Amino acid sequence: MSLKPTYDQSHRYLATPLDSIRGVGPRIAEKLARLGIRTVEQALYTLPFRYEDRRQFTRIADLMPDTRATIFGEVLASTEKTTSRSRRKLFEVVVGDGSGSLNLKWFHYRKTWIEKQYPVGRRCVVYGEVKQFGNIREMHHADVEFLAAGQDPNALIHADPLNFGRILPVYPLTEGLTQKSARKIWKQVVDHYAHLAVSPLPVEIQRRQQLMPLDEALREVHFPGPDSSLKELDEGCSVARRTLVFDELFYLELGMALKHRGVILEQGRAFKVEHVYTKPLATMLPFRLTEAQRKVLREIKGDMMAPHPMNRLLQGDVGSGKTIVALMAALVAIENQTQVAVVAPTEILAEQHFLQFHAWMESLGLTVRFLSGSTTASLRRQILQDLADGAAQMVVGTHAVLQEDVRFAELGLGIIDEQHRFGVLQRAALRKKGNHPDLLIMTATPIPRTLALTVYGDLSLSVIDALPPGRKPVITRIIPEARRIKAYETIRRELAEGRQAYIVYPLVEETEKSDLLAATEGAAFLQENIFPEQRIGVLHGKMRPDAKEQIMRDFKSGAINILVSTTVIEVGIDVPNATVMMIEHAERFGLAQLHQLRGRVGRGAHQSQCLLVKSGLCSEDGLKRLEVMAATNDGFKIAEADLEIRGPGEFLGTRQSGIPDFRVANLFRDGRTLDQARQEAFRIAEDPAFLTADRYHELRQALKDRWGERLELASLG
Ligand SMILES: Nc1ncnc2c1ncn2[C@@H]1O[C@H](COP(=O)(O)OP(=O)(O)OP(=O)(O)O)[C@@H](O)[C@H]1O
Repeated sequence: MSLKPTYDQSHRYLATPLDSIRGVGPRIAEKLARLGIRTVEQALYTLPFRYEDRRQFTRIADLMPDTRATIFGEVLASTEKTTSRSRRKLFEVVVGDGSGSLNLKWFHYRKTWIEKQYPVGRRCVVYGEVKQFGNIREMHHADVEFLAAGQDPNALIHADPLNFGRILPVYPLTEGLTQKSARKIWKQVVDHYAHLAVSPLPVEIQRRQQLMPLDEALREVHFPGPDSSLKELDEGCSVARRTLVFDELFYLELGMALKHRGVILEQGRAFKVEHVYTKPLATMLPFRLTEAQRKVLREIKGDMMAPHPMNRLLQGDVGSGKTIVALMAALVAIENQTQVAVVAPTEILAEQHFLQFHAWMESLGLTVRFLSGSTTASLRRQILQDLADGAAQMVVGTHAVLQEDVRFAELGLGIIDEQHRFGVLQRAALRKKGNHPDLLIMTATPIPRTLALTVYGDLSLSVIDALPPGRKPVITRIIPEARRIKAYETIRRELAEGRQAYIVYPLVEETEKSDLLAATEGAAFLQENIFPEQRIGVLHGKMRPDAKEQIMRDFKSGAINILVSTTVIEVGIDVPNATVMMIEHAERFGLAQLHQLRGRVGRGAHQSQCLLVKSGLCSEDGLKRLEVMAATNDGFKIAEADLEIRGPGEFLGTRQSGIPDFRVANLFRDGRTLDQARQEAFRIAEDPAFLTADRYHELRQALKDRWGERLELASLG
C-alpha cells in the first residue's frame, strides 16, 4: 500500500503557515512574509536563485579574481581601519593557509562582537567572491565558519553537513535574514514537507518526459545531492528543475487545452462565403491585398465556414494591414445575415476603427454604429434599438459594447482589438452576446512565441508576416534634449515637402489634468515660439469625442499639419502622409508603447523618421529602450527585448490577462519545456472522458487549484 498522501490531503498540509515550523518565530515569519512566503508550499516553491559549491577547498595561492571559492585558513591579524579616501571605517582580517594570504573586509559590523570573533590563530573556513587589487586578494562580507582548535576542515563537513561539503542553495532574502538561517529553515521545510508534494501527473507522462517524482525534485533543487552538476544547476537545466517547470506549465496548458476543446465542441454557425460584399470591397480598395493578408484571410474564412465557433488570434505588426482583413471577415458574417461587434480598448482607437469601417461599409450600403462610455443617453437608446432589431449590421466601440443591456438581433462575429488590454473575461462577455459567435482577436504588438502560447494558448494563430509593399523602415534617432532644435529643423524640412508631423508628450503623471496640460502647453509653446507659420492641432484624452474626431479628420485631410498629442495617438491613427514623429522625454515610455507610437509614421511610400528626445535624467533602462528602438524596426525583436528588460509579468500584467503567475517557470529559459507540456496537455484534453472519469479526479482538482476562477469551466468537478 502506498503511503503517499492523496492530492487533497497534501494540498491541505502544504498550506501550513511557516510560523509553525521550528526556528521560525514571529520576527522571521514576518520577514519571510515580506517576500510573499507564508506557507510551507510557498517556501518549497521559492527556489534558490543560485548555488555555491562548497564541496572542496581552494588553496589561497590558487584563487582566481572574480570567482567564488571556499578556503581553509588561520587568522594572522585583525584590526579596524579607516579607508584613506572616503574615511569610512572597516574591519579587516588577514587569513593565511601556508600558500598565501587573503584579506577579509567588513564595512558593516559590530566592533565588540567582530573583534572577539577573530583572535589570531583561530582556524576558519571562508566562502566568498575573490577580488584582486594589485597583488592583494580580498573577500568582502565573506561567509565564515570557525573550527574548534585542532579540528580538521574535513571534519567540519561531518560536523556541519548543512553548510559544508556540499552544493549550497542561496535564497532570495530580505535584510536581517542570513543565508545560514534561511538554509536551516528550508532544510526543515524540505525534510518535513517535500514528501507531501504530489502531482497527479499521469505516470506515463512522467516516464515519457523523463521527470522525477515531484518530492524528489523539490529535495534536489533545494539541497542538491553530492553528484549534482553545478553547471546544470546554475543554468537551470537540471532534471529536478525541469520537473518542477514541467509540472507548472502542464497545468497551465491543460487549462488552455480544455478551453480550446470547450470551444471546439460547441456548435457554431457555418458561414457561407458568398462574395456579396467582399468582392465589391476588393474592387474599391486602392491596393491589392498582400499575399500575407490573403493567407490569414483564408485561415479566417476556413474557421468561419466550419461548424464550430472561430477562436482565432490575428497577429500583425503595426501598419501590417490588419484592419482590412478584419473588415473582410466582418463582411462574410454580414453576408450571412448576422451582425458584427468590434471592441477596442480605448475610445480613440475605437473611433479610429469606426472611421475606417464606416467609410467602407457606407459605400457598401451598410450601417455601422459607434458606442462608447461618452455616447449620450438618447443616442445610446437609439443605437441599442438598431442593434436589437438588426437595423445596424455593425457596432464599433469600447467596453461599453460589452454592457449587459447591449443586445444583438444575431451576433455572428466579435472582433476584439486586444492590444494586451483585454483579458479572457472580456472575450467571454462578448461571446455571451450571441449564440456561439465567431471571435477574432487582433493584436498589434507581436508577442514572442512562448508568451503567445501561454497567454493566447487556447486560440488558433494567424500572423500577417509581411508589410504592404513599398514601406521603408523608419529611421530612428536619439536626440539629446540640448539638441532638440535639430528635431525641429527636421520637422520643418518635412513640412516644406508637404508632409505632416506628430509631436508627442508623455503624461507627467497619470492624471487627466496633466494629460491635458502636457499637450496643450506644449502646443501653445510650439505655435508661439517654434512653428508660428504652421497649422497645429492638439489631441488629448480629456477632449470630447466629437472634438477629437474633428481634429483627426483635419489631420487626415491636411488642414492641420502638426498634430501635438499625448499618447492617445498610440494606437490606430492612420495618416500615411505623416512622415516624422518627435517624441519628448522618450525614455519615459515603454518599448511596446514606443513601437506603437512610431508605427504611426512609415505608413506610406515616403521615407519616415522618428526622433526620440532624451532628457538628461534618462535612466540606464530608459537608454537601453531607446537604443533598441534606434537599432530595429522589427516588432518581434522589440518585444523580445521588452520581455527581457521587464520580465513577463509586467510585460502584460499576467493577472489581468488571465494567466496564472509562474512560481518556477521562466519563459526565456523554458520554451522547450513549455512545448512539451503543451503537447502532453492537449493530448490528455482530447480524451472525451477527461471531465468525468474518476481516474482524472485529482488532475481536475489540481487544475482547479491552479486556475481558480479563470478557467470558467463549470463542468470541472
Ligand atoms: N495590401 C496593402 N497594400 C497597401 N497598403 C495597405 C495594404 N493593406 C493595408 N494597407 C494600408 O496600410 C495602412 C495600415 O493598415 P492598417 O491600419 O490596417 O494597419 P494595422 O495592422 O491595423 O496597424 P496598426 O496596428 O498600426 O493600426 C493603411 O493605410 C492601409 O490602408
